[in-house]
Amino acid sequence: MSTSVSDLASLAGTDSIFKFVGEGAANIVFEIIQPASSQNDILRGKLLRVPKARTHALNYEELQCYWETAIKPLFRDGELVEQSLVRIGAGRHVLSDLNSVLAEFETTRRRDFQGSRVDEEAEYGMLVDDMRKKNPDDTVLEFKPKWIFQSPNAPFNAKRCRNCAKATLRASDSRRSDGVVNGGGGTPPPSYITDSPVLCSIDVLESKLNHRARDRVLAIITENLLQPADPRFDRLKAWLELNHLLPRLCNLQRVNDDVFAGGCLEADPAQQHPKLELAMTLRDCTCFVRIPADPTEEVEAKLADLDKKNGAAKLRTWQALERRLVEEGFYTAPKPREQWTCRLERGREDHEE
Ligand SMILES: O=P(O)(O)O[C@@H]1[C@@H](OP(=O)(O)O)[C@H](OP(=O)(O)O)[C@H](O)[C@H](OP(=O)(O)O)[C@H]1OP(=O)(O)O
Ligand SMILES: Nc1ncnc2c1ncn2[C@@H]1O[C@H](COP(=O)(O)OP(=O)(O)OP(=O)(O)O)[C@@H](O)[C@H]1O
Repeated sequence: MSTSVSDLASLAGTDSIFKFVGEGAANIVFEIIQPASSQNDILRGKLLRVPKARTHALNYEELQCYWETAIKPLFRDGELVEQSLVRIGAGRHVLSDLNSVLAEFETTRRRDFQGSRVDEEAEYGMLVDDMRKKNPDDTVLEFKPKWIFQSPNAPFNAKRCRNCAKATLRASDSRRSDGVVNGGGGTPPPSYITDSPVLCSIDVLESKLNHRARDRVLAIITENLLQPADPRFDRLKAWLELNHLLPRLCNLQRVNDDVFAGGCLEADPAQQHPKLELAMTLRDCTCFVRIPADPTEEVEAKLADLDKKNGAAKLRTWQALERRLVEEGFYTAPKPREQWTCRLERGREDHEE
């Protein structure tokens, strides 16, 4: 692990302000806005990422060590959002300030994240490259290139990739709980996700060569916000066609699972499974794509959130989910009310290119 660790204790007594940027299940990201009079260079172009309290995630020292030794060597320079540890615990004032910021806009947070707080016992945070817009006219996209390579546990006659199968399962569960709450009738709640388009792995995999697959990926990652007439649309299209990052990630997701041992379903919970942990880490990252407003500047794409998975704590959950996908037929059986069909189910109809 890198030896010199910076310290946010220097922010004490300055008029620095923390601004909420985003959150996931295990981490929260803030911008530190420093007064012009006391700018700290280590924070330039960086955001502060901190752990949430009471998650099953590993501590930041372990995450950073893993990222440096197991993840970084798998990628080329510039393909990852850089991250470094920063000491944050001293005096605890930073952490309690962050929690005050969260408390201020509790109701606007994602419903299942409300009430979660920054871990006030944390000793370290991370400084990560700020992947937001550099200029107001830049466009930044964020998506999770999950399971680009099919699950090794999917049956040979699967009609859905892991992403489409999982989305179908979620929709089915949501419908079932809607049935319990509303007696099966009424307007679906806003969280009801049936029929929402899914980033289908097969489309991602084929978006380099196949224009229809590419168009579907574009529609999803831009959330239909970029129109084909927009010059940024073409630049993104060219990136999808030419990038090496997603194919590299796909290959890493493929080669790092215990494929020959039968994926997570065959893993013994009494043993350690470093390869499976690596594969699951690579399957749950975020891709940021920044399209600069200036057409002479290149599209920049980087992967973030490559945190080591806690296999010991999560293996049974992974297995339970995979078992449901297989045994309840989410990979294989068409569900009548789903509008969204996986590329596997539709077949390779658009292989004409
Ligand atoms: O199980 P999945 O495929 O739903 O992935 C989980 C993610 O759900 P998603 O489908 O991306 O919305 C989930 O994302 P959200 O919190 O739902 O945004 C987490 O990334 C979770 O990882 P961890 O528990 O924080 O280590 C992810 O769990 P892992 O399976 O990667 O451990
Ligand atoms: N480097 C970055 N630049 C800009 N925004 C970021 C950056 N890192 C994270 N974010 C924002 O913060 C959100 C949460 O961050 P992060 O992915 O680290 O949380 P997480 O708990 O690891 O998520 P997950 O539940 O998906 O594992 C992201 O979805 C994104 O909107």
